[in-house]
Amino acid sequence: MNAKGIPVLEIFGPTIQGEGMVIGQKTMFVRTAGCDYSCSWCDSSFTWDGSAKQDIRWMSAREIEQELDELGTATCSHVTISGGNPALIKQLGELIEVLHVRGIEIALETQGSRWQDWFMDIDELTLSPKPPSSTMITDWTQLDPIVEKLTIGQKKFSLKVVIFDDVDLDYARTVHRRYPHVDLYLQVGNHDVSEINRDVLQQQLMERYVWLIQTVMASTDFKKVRVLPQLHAWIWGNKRGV
Ligand SMILES: C[S@@+](CC[C@H](N)C(=O)[O-])C[C@H]1O[C@@H](n2cnc3c(N)ncnc32)[C@H](O)[C@@H]1O
Ligand SMILES: Nc1nc2[nH]cc(C(=O)O)c2c(=O)[nH]1
Ligand code: SF4
Ligand SMILES: [Mg+2]
Repeated sequence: MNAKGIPVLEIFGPTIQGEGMVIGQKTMFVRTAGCDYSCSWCDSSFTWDGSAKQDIRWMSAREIEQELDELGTATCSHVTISGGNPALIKQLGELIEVLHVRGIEIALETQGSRWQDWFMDIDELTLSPKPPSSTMITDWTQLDPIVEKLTIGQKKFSLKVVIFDDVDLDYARTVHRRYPHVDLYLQVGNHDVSEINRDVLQQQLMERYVWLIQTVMASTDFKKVRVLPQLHAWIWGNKRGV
């Protein structure tokens, strides 16, 4: 293993998985530092913009396991790894191994810009390619082989596209057309990641969710998709560690 270990910014939970294919799942989170993207609306920009640099802890798989034990492996058997982009970190393979030996299931969130061989060991992998509103450009030469390998390996994985506007929906159409066999989740974008009033945020998110539902229901391109909010943002607002 890399002598420096795994760069960790947050370990929290148990809480509910607020997004995507296992929404509602009781889980704990490990959030790694560092991202190869810089999405305009990133709700976890502290993982890559330098603002939490002093909080990064370089931890071994065993140290992370121990902290998860202190938090709740007695009451929770599921861990979600997010970031930043955890797919930048080769040494996460060891953590995945350590947790699996304990019978703990593992989900992972990544944008699909990089492959790691340990993707094949993830129980629920979410690929979240980024729409135009993020200002990021999808490198299909990276995403295509990732989807192909996961498909051939018969892994449980999904695509999740965050939607802010009609242009993002067009992008999601392209994704759906390119990978029609993969479960697609459309997720309401949170425009205001600095709003501190939960009720104000909830109202805005609800309006955007209604717009997204209505638009998708009327669309002939999205016959079999799931439309979801970020449940944790509804419940706790823009709060860290929930
Ligand atoms: C913070 S990212 C970390 C994992 C990885 N970098 C990625 O983007 O998939 C986790 C999830 O939050 C989503 N997300 C980030 N900012 C958001 C926002 N403002 N509104 C809705 N979803 C957001 C991302 O699209 C991704 O699906
Ligand atoms: N409860 C909860 N659910 C989540 N699903 C994805 C998250 C993330 O930031 O990756 C997240 C998060 O930060 N909290
Ligand atoms: S890829 Fe994920 S962590 Fe990176 S900037 Fe975009 S939303 Fe944030
Ligand atoms: Mg989040």
